[in-house]
Amino acid sequence: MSVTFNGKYLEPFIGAHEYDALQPQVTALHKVLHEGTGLGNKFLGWINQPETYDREEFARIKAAAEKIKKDTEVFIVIGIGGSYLGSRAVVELLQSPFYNNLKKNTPDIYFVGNNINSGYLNEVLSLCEGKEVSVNIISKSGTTTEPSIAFRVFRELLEKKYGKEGARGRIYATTDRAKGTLKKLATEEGYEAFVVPDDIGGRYSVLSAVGLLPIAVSGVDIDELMAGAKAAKDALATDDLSQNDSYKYAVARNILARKGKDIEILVSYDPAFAMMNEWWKQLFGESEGKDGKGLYPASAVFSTDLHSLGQFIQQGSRTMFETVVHFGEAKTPLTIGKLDEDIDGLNFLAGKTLDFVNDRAFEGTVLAHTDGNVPNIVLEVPKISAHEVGYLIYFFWKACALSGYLVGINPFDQPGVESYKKNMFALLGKPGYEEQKAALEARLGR
Ligand SMILES: O=P(O)(O)OC[C@H]1O[C@H](O)[C@H](O)[C@@H](O)[C@@H]1O
Repeated sequence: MSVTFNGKYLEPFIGAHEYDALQPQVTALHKVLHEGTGLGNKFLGWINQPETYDREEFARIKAAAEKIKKDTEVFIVIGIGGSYLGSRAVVELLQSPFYNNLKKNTPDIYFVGNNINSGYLNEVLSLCEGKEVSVNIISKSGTTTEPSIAFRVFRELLEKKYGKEGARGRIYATTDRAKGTLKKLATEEGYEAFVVPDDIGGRYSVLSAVGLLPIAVSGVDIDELMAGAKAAKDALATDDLSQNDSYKYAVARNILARKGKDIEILVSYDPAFAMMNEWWKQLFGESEGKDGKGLYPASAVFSTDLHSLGQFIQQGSRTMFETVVHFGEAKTPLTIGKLDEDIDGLNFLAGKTLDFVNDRAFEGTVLAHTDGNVPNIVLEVPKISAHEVGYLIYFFWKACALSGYLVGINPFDQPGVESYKKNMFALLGKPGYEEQKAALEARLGR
């Protein structure tokens, strides 16, 4: 097993019999999930995806990535939510958060269309000056405002730079197989198109073309990523809690929620994991947070945040627990040197690696936070590799699905996201929203 559930530090908070008590529910809900009889059952394509994914499209993704690596210096990835977080998370974790600054033979990658800030977009535009640019527009619906606006801007840039025909060969559209504005445009313009499968929702789409094209462009081995997910699919196909660590994680967080915890903080000791935190927040937040229920997904990177949030976690309101993703092996170890004169008093660490120190910080923190009544789940991941990350992604997917069913909600929809959108469209004066506009303007005192 690649990702293992370490429940050692949970023992003061959860007794073994509490897991056993939930086994019958897990067995029943596992059946519901695998037989597709539960809520949101139109969106279960991810369960078998690591095995059944479209090989022909996978080969096209690799070919497109190779072309982009050859003819592109700046690759612009346009998308928001599930159409952006996963690919950025995997690139930053497996390559580097400094990916664009590395000396490398792959293009720089900028993620846009994930906000509506003009400063951000202007800065990325200026980074494209004098560079060979290609664009991947990613939207399952094809109608999301943020990426649509950014695509307008970059399409214009490409058409000005390369002409209409030249731009066509540099635009890649990842969207619905058959419907939606973006699909229509891609067909009309002749952009190379990749598919977001009908039965896979945005937050479960990182291992489809949505994530795979940008990830492949960054030089990550996508075969290994898929092989890791496949290993997880096979290992996590059982309902037996003693054999399925993904379900055990789901159950532990469910028990803690029933004991009054409201917040789960996903913790890593690697800053390269920061965007994985963000990906995980969408996965669990959008899946579980509905009908007045769900754990609020928060995140922290230690030891950085021990110097900001650490005080609150140790002694503030006792509403949270932590889930630490602990990697066993560092990507590139670094050893601490010895000074002739021990001016900083750190010679006792000479010859030790930074990871040795980081691991003692981890152990010390887990024990301190546990003493402070913050339960700690630890997920052990042997190392940072494409295989392990593929496994981890699937591990979280599966845990999230079971978790949602345990909470009694539909883990695969997100109706609440529409509320702000409707208001925004009305306030922007979108045709058809006239009545709402008047009501909202009155509430805003205009
Ligand atoms: O891929 P898209 O259709 O553009 O959607 C992008 C994102 O925005 C929506 O508002 C949903 O809440 C997310 O689940 C989705 O991942």
